[in-house]
Amino acid sequence: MILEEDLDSGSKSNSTNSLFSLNNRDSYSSIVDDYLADADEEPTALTLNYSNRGRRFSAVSAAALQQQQDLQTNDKLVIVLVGLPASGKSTVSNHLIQHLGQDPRTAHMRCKTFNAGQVRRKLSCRGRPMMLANNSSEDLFNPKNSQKKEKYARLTLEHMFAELDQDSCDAAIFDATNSTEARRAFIFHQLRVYNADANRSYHITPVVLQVSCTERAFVRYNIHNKTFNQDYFDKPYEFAVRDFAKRLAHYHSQYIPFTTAEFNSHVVESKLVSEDNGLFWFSVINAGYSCAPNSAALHFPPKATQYLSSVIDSIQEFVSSYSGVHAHQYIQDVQDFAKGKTPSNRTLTATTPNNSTAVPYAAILHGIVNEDYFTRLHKPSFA
Ligand SMILES: Nc1ncnc2c1ncn2[C@@H]1O[C@H](COP(=O)(O)OP(=O)(O)O)[C@@H](O)[C@H]1O
Ligand SMILES: O=P(O)(O)OC[C@H]1O[C@@](CO)(OP(=O)(O)O)[C@@H](O)[C@@H]1O
Repeated sequence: MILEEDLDSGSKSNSTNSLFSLNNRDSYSSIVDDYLADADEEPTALTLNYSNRGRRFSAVSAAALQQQQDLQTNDKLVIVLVGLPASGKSTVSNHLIQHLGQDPRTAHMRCKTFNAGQVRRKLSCRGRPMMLANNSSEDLFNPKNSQKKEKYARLTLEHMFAELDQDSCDAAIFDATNSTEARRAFIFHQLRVYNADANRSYHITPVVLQVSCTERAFVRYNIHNKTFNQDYFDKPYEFAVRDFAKRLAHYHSQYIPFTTAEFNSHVVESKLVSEDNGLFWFSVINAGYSCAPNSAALHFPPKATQYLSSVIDSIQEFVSSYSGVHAHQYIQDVQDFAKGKTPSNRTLTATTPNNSTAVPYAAILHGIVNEDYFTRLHKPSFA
């Protein structure tokens, strides 16, 4: 069993050195094995249809055969999610995995999600209730206490690189907010270090998938659903909403969205310090309902394979068809929720801490995540 303190010795690094002890897997494995040991209620690495997705060599079509041959190249992908909590990152990336699984060009890919929140829950809560923040040093989400949160993210990243290096997956999704430029610089640096290492068997191409949600009805609905995750299993609904709203405000105060300027600077840096790794960027805004100029960019590496081009094409199709495929049901759910309907496995109401009378969820939520909350969210001092 490892203790939280063990993490302190496990991730001494900054954006200029190499974080990952891939050459020293023993120390890494003990930590990861420990948190994977009791992962049943909330898997730390999500694999959809994994058992059906090994590299199948019974080709059913010329396209599939071509893909299998191309797989003999050493391409792997890391999809770096970027976005505020409750913007829909996990949901959209699960949809992406489904899409890749259904596209004949990419159906053979083994995709895995590496979620920093799940690692945090395993290591910091260890089955105990999460401490509510209340400005204490326990508040991981207050930027002044961000060190611990960074360690969970780095540990998750380390796990992800090890799994890629061991050929356990072809595309890894790094599911964290990755909401600061410093964090993203760190991830891209680690990718360059990996790719530049002659002992590595694979070449990893980075893809940024930025997911944002500005529509207030969507944000409220998403926050409502977040209050049913493991962080709040023992908390009254109102407490959970207040805590999550505070978390979101902390993130807002430091969030720097990914932009064309940042994209270009990583491309330039990659060319300067190592072989050009390529870089791709896609965005899903308000479940695909909104578009923004300069919210995507493609930079193919000079030696891009047909396989890489097919995967990028498939992701591009996924993003452009997102609202058509997924948004209808989502909007329906948001509207039902606003009218007081919730899925049948949940009650319509919550009991507030100071009052045993049942109150509709939407009423509690609207009382906290109100118009004033949204207005203050955009003021840096609010948290
Ligand atoms: N595109 C979407 N389609 C359907 N539901 C969504 C979508 N985006 C968000 N949600 C809802 O909001 C909740 C929070 O989204 P989630 O994907 O966990 O956000 P994040 O990973 O950014 O924290 C989900 O559980 C889901 O109920
Ligand atoms: O380290 P960053 O990039 O903030 O991302 C990880 C954090 O994102 C969150 C945001 O709420 O993920 P999750 O929604 O999966 O629970 C936190 O739980 C988690 O600790």
